[in-house]
Amino acid sequence: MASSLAAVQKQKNAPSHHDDDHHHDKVTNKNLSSSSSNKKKKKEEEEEEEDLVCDVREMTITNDVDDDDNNNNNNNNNKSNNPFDVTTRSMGRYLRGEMTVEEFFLPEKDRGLYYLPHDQYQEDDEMPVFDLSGILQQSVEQSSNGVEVVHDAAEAKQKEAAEDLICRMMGEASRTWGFFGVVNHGVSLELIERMRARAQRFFQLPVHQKLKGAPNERLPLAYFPGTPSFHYSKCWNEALQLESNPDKLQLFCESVWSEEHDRESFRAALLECTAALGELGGRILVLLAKSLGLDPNQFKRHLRFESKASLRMNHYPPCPHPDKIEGLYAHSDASMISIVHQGLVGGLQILKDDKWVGVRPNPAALVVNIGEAVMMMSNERFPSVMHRVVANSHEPRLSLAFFCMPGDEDVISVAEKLTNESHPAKFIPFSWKEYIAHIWREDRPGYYRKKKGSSSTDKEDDDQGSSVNEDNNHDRQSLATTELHD
Ligand SMILES: O=C(O)CCC(=O)C(=O)O
Ligand SMILES: [Fe+2]
Repeated sequence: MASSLAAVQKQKNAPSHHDDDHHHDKVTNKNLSSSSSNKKKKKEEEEEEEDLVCDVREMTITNDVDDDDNNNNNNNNNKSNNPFDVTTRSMGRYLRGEMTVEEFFLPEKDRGLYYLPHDQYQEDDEMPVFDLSGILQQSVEQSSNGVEVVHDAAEAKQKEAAEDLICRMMGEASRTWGFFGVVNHGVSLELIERMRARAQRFFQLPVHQKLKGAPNERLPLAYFPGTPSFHYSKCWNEALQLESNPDKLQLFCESVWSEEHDRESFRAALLECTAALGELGGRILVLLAKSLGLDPNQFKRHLRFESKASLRMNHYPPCPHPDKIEGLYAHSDASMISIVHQGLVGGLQILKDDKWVGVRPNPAALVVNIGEAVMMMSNERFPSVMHRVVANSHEPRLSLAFFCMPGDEDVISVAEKLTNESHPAKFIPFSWKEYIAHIWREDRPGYYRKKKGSSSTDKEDDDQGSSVNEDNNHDRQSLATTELHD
């Protein structure tokens, strides 16, 4: 157990892979300005190389993969600090024959109990799943000013009672699990399937074509041929993460597909899907705020789903050694909440009471988890819980993860109502832009945490000139541990 937990502790301080994409954005602005013509030439050469890679790959693992790991300490083949230089990513290097499967292996000390097969569940301790049909009744309409109209008093009462119950249960699940499932959630299953089919079609493209949709300055979230940089993790994953911003989406589609038909079908599915998930996200944020006795809009008012929210499509090809290679490393999400569709293939696991618990796949369900922003706004009543994905050796896995994000300019602060003299605010207010800009900082939430018995934070100490040194990092590591196990 000790060694398995050591691995978990270590990974708690990792940036969320999702945020790391923002990290790419930041660093690239510095790095991209130079040598663009050399790069173009290099890129053309690499494209030819990628074509070759594709053939080799098809003989070995049936689907197109690439991965990243540009901070990789263990593999010194890394040549670039440019996070948009996707050629340094581990899966890509593997496909080019520059890296062996064995080099993806987790160190022996981090295995053992740490590994739980993707299809094992704990019957006596499963994540709670709620049926939302009672609160999304057909007879509830939107009036012209957007206010819900319920037809008769009895129905209204029934709906209110259903909502109260769901609200309490969601609050309880968020406190104890940081996760819950929802069914009859109002997001069309046909739409989810259509989105999955479009994503699958993208992942089946040849490597060089997918790379046309790699991130750049104008499109910081795009195709990541592997997981984000993370020096000790080489995950068996590639991902396409896109913001629900129509202009950026257009740019992505134009880069990848030449046919208008292909662009349009992908674009339409993504916009419809993010709108539907954004709407559901808003409803859930209202329920979560109510469950804490807060103004129903306390969390939802930060939701910018029409511009900032993003959908991450994760692809995990069959993995030859799922016990030795991570599908997706343990992380927490830098979102308000995340909404995940894992499809038919299991693999999502939640850290609960120091144990990994598998989430049973249910294609009709969506999995919701508390992100770091709500964790902090709730003064940690709701934890943002570590989770990971375990790949498997026989079938590919595709998941959709929708991140409900605050706006860049939004100030995130602990809800005042949740504080008093004996329960002071645990975090200082900060802007989301700042949070994302420092996304690589170890233990993000801990950085804004007030120190025990003092009104200052690591951040405030920093601002007064004491740099974030090794010792401070240790402080934050232990705080992170308390965060999750209190
Ligand atoms: O693949 C999954 O089921 C979960 C992915 C995830 O946790 C994420 O993208 O943040
Ligand atoms: Fe996640």
